[in-house]
Amino acid sequence: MPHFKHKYLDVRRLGSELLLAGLLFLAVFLIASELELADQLYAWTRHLEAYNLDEFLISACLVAPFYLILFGYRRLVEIRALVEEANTDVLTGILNRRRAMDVLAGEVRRAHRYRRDLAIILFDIDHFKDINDEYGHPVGDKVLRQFAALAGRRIRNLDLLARTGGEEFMVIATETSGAGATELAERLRVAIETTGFGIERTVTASFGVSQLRPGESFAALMQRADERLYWAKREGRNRVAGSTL
Ligand SMILES: Nc1nc2c(ncn2[C@@H]2O[C@H](COP(=O)(O)OP(=O)(O)OP(=O)(O)O)[C@@H](O)[C@H]2O)c(=O)[nH]1
Repeated sequence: MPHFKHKYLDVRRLGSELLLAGLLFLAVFLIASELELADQLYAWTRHLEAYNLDEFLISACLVAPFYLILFGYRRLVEIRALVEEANTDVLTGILNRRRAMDVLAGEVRRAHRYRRDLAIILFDIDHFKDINDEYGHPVGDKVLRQFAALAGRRIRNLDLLARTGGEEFMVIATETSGAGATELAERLRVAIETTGFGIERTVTASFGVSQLRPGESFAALMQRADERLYWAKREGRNRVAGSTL
């Protein structure tokens, strides 16, 4: 049987839950039949008519399925909120590293399977420690939030932005070549350099870009972008180490 697994709906799991419910129902049904529970219940309730026991039982039977549906729906909403929370970076509201790695692993598989371009950009705010030291942590946090919002506005809808570390971010650029991602990185670099972040100093960032090679693993793709990012840092920061390097 094909195993259809949606983000929130696992069909195999649902099947096993239904099977369990069915078996439980069968067991209770057989016991109830054997003990003639309906007759016994009827005989018992005849003694208690003054207490509206029939109505009580009928109401309970009517309410139970609706309540179960409501209960299930509320759990589903809660689970969705928890999944969302587990995937989101609290400070900036963009995807966190955990989710970004999941998405990237999936995109790498897809790119290999359909022979599509895939590139990533790793970027890191320059001398961020100095910003924290000079203006304090709350201002540093504000810069990080503004930085994430700025980058988010500059990428395509289909690209994905994540915060992968303290002051390190990543763009997963699907259907994009290394040259295209290098151009995007350069545009981001200029946008950051020319944006005021509400502090005296100019905020800049360094970038490392890599394009997926045939048969390459997700880890190798990340490592190449990381090495290029550190090359950009070593060479003086506020620069892009493109994927042709
Ligand atoms: N305000 C704030 N600071 C953070 C957060 N996460 C990490 N940092 C700070 O980011 C700074 C990173 O410093 P470094 O790794 O030395 O890097 P850098 O100063 O940016 O220097 P280069 O990357 O080499 O240009 C540290 O001071 C961390 O405390 C955060 O969520 N909020």
